[in-house]
Amino acid sequence: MQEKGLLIVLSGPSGVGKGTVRKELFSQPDTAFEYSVSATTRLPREGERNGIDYFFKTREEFEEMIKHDKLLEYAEFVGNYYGTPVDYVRETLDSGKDVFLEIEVQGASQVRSKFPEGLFIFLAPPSLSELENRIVTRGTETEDLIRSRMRAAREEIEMMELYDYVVENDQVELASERIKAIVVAEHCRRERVQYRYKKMLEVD
Ligand SMILES: Nc1ncnc2c1ncn2[C@@H]1O[C@H](COP(=O)(O)OP(=O)(O)OP(=O)(O)O)[C@@H](O)[C@H]1O
Ligand SMILES: Nc1nc2c(ncn2[C@@H]2O[C@H](COP(=O)(O)O)[C@@H](O)[C@H]2O)c(=O)[nH]1
Repeated sequence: MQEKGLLIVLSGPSGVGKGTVRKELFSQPDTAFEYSVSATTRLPREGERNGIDYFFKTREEFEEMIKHDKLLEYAEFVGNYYGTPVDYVRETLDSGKDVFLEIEVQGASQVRSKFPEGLFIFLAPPSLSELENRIVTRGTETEDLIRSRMRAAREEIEMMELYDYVVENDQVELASERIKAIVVAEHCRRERVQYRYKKMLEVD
């Protein structure tokens, strides 16, 4: 039987650098995860493409997806819906490939209850002032939205203890290397456990 892939969830406050670190990870030739593109009702930012950065939906379309159980998880974050299309995740895991989700913390805790065997990594900022600096420098949010995202960040950071690992994003390349090392270690650990059980079953 085909071994299932590993579900890797990267979460953390808005502006910490999840997208930047994910792009760094995926730019490397030895990265073998599949990225799950989320659906959202937020408007595209300059340069964002439908189906690549997000599936951009109207509220009505998104609510239809909720109604028809098309989402593994979803959350309302600072006035917009965000969610993970479930079919892609299940089909890709079933084919034996690892899937990478980049989502906020409410969604990550929903995934935890459905996939407790997933690998949950919290990306943390070096400090709150650096977090604010990153959101401001990105230049995509109004002052009001920056305040809302910073308010949400305080609550999100309190949730970090629920994760398997916390990775500080002080430097993008270092954070990406740390995540890669965690995934490799986790594969080794899980395969060894499965191997032990297979051996035990062979003996019995
Ligand atoms: N290690 C880092 N040092 C300095 N700046 C960084 C670092 N990582 C990311 N940034 C910058 O911080 C800003 C926010 O990064 P990014 O958009 O990747 O965050 P995010 O967590 O994906 O945000 P959101 O959750 O809102 O989508 C960007 O301008 C990015 O270039
Ligand atoms: N619960 C989910 N959160 C998601 C998903 N896709 C992205 N996100 C997170 O939303 C915030 C805001 O994103 P932005 O692109 O508007 O800055 C950020 O923390 C994303 O990681 C998802 O499918 N589910």
